[in-house]
Amino acid sequence: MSFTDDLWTATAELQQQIAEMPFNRDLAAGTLPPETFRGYIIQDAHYLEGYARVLALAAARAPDAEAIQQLAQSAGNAIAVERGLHAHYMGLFGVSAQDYAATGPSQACDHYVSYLAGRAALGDFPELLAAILPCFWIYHEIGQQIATTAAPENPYRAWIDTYAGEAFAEGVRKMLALVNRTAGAASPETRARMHAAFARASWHEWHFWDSAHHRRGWAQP
Ligand SMILES: Cc1ncc(CN)c(N)n1
Repeated sequence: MSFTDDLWTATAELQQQIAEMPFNRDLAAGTLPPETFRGYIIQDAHYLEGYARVLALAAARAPDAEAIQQLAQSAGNAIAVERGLHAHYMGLFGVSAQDYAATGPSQACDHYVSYLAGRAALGDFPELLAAILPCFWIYHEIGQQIATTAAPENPYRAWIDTYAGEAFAEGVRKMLALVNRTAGAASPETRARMHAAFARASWHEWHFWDSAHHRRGWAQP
């Protein structure tokens, strides 16, 4: 069993809860209210900007040229590929550049990006890498699960196809290999911190979807 298999097994209950979330269930059925997806996509664009910055920080801290290249390319892809998807849906749902600029990151979005940036500043490279992984891996798993049931005319087909698709799968495979290589050279203490970071970031994935489903921004006094 690989280290990443261990990470998944250790968080299996949470991963199952994520798969069963109303947001993902309704997206799969094509019944997710457009207003909910609209809010989600705005938050996701904010999130990906932060995530790309964290990937760039991870590239700067990577121990060898291969890892630097992989993480720097992933930072570029997070902007190019996924923001292309956002532009598609923002056009479809009538989100102008002004609407986007006027809607700041939600509490959940800010919390997730701040957590990752905190690991980039205060954690070591293996811990940071484990915190980065759920963003890749969970989306691919969810995308694949939804792709098996979603109808071809599902309005969220472009989202489903992006995350279930081969290009995204290739990025996930590379990230899993890098995490396994890194964990293989790490002490038991470091591997334990990698487990904690993976579990925490997986919770943030759950929280992000939960917040989008309830259309939460920031709690107000
Ligand atoms: C919150 C979140 N997590 C993951 C992904 C997939 N990169 C995403 N677009 N947004």
